[in-house]
Amino acid sequence: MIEFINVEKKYANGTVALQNINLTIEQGEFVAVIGLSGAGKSTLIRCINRMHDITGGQLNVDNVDVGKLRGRQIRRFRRRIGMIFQSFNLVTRTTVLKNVLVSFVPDLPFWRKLTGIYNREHKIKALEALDKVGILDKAYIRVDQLSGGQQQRVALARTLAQNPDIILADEPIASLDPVTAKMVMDDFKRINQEMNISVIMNIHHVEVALEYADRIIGIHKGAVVFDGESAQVTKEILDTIYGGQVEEATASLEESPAHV
Ligand SMILES: Nc1ncnc2c1ncn2[C@@H]1O[C@H](COP(=O)(O)OP(=O)(O)OP(=O)(O)O)[C@@H](O)[C@H]1O
Repeated sequence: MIEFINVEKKYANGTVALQNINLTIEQGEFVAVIGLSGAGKSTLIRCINRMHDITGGQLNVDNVDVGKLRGRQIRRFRRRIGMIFQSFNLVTRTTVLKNVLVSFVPDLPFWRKLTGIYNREHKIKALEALDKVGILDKAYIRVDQLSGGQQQRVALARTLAQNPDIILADEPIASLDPVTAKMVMDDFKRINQEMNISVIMNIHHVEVALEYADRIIGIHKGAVVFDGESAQVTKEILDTIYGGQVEEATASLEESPAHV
């Protein structure tokens, strides 16, 4: 369970990106965070795994005060939280399998870190993760030979291999064409439902958010202005979240250019 209690995030330059955030996200939820550019969506997601430190209030994950974690505790805590980015963050000049195996590096003894030698158990886990996202047959292909959608699936497999409780996804489909985006969203949904992994996703495509997420959190100028089931979201609610610029936000996936 993730709990935001009066959370505030003020950046060093004085920008208040989040204010008065109070949220509880139960294990296994699929949550989409929506709002205008600059609303605070990325900041909200990145506070959960301490990529950003909050400056007020408290953030708990499974009753642990995340702000109190130090050094090795943070690294151990982050092992339970997968992170998916718009830009995939893969090493493109090596194989798919090696990219997934990277997720085991923190578990390796020092000499194995240096030599990059993984044991059989790690390889089996990595191959299983690739199978879960339907790209087992690509295990020995170099990443730069894959499409964007396949690369995002490699990133998803790398995250799954670390056996997370939570996956944070920051604009995971922003660089993908509509058909590929749907396939990747199907992967997220399947992983969420079959493995009970919480998915918290920052997403620009409102229609996709409403179709896939069970719960929508709408952010406007750093504050939560809507929190409810996707089915409850009306045009008026979208107007509130997007400050009247809802047409721009709901422009169909087909029309929106893939910004790679
Ligand atoms: N490192 C930073 N230093 C200072 N201000 C920042 C920093 N990162 C973000 N901000 C500011 O905090 C606010 C929220 O930014 P954030 O990236 O969380 O918004 P967002 O809703 O994810 O936007 P987008 O959809 O464009 O990614 C914005 O005003 C942004 O300019």
